[in-house]
Amino acid sequence: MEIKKLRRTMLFCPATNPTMYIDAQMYKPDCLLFDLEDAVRYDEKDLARDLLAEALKSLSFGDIEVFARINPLYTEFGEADVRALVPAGLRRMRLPMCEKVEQVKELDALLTEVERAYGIEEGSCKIQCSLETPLGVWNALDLATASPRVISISFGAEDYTRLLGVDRTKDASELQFARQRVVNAAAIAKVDAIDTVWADFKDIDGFINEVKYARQIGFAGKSCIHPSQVGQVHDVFTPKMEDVEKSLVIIEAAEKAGIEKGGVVQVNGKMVDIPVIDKARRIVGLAKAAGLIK
Ligand SMILES: CC(C)(COP(=O)(O)OP(=O)(O)OC[C@H]1O[C@@H](n2cnc3c(N)ncnc32)[C@H](O)[C@@H]1OP(=O)(O)O)[C@@H](O)C(=O)NCCC(=O)NCCSC(=O)C[C@@](O)(CC(=O)O)C(=O)O
Ligand SMILES: [Mg+2]
Repeated sequence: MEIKKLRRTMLFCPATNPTMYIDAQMYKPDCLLFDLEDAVRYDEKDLARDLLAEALKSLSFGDIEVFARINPLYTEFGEADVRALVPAGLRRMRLPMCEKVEQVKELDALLTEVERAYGIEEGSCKIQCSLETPLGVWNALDLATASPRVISISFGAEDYTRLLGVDRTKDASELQFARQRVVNAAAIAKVDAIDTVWADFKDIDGFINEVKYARQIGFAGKSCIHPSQVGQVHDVFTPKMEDVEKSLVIIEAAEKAGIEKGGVVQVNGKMVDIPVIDKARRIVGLAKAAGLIK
């Protein structure tokens, strides 16, 4: 199975801080996520947008997939963000506080207009819906399938717990429903699900527990707020060599037995059938995308 793009890490960088976001490339996240929304003061929104537009025009980010978290279109800044950043080169945007299909369609239509005006390939600008309200989480599947531009959905626990009127706790039981709804919707829509940020970046054990849990239940990656989190997330989301080797053995055995389309064999005392073969292929695909094997 070919994994086209790893999104294990999305490192948030406030777009008002050029030094920080030039340096951010050194930490080699899979994705950089320049923030124009909550990390930017209200009176610096225009400045942040201008700085980011200049950076997009003048800097190269190599293999890193560049996203911007624009302001919602219902604010006075959202449309201006799109109109300035797409011509400057932005092709990926996170839409915060995303709750209704109409909001995705509104952004879709604006992107089409801007793409046409600037001769940019139609449909090349992609959307990540940020589900961080009870309604957004509830509508996860509708949002994930609202437009062919949607490539990913992300979960935002800080706003979600604020709106639920609860504390965000380390055992995270208050997030269980939302997380499972988000990963289930992403699996149906065949898009990536990205888990929420962990603000207490000095609590490494707590963070790693949460990252392991996110991977276990089906997230493809995690939003990060501090560079120290990038390597920690990559460690968890990159398959272990031992698992890659086991997967290669399974694939080889399946090919030898001719059971890729049905049938069953045993490998090292365990049953191997189509779901097991598919899972093995996914692990090998992830290992290849991460450069672990050729
Ligand atoms: C927390 C802090 C101020 C700490 O900085 P400090 O500088 O005090 O930390 P230090 O440890 O001293 O940094 C050591 C060195 O790393 C550099 N450095 C630090 N962070 C870096 C970085 N991110 N990128 C590149 N470089 C970085 C720094 O410049 C220094 O470089 P140098 O001086 O050269 O040594 C900083 O990290 C930061 O601003 N983070 C991003 C915050 C942000 O974007 N929040 C919004 C997104 S969440 C949200 O909105 C909730 C959500 O919406 C989420 C959702 O929906 O998903 C929801 O509802 O849940
Ligand atoms: Mg938020």
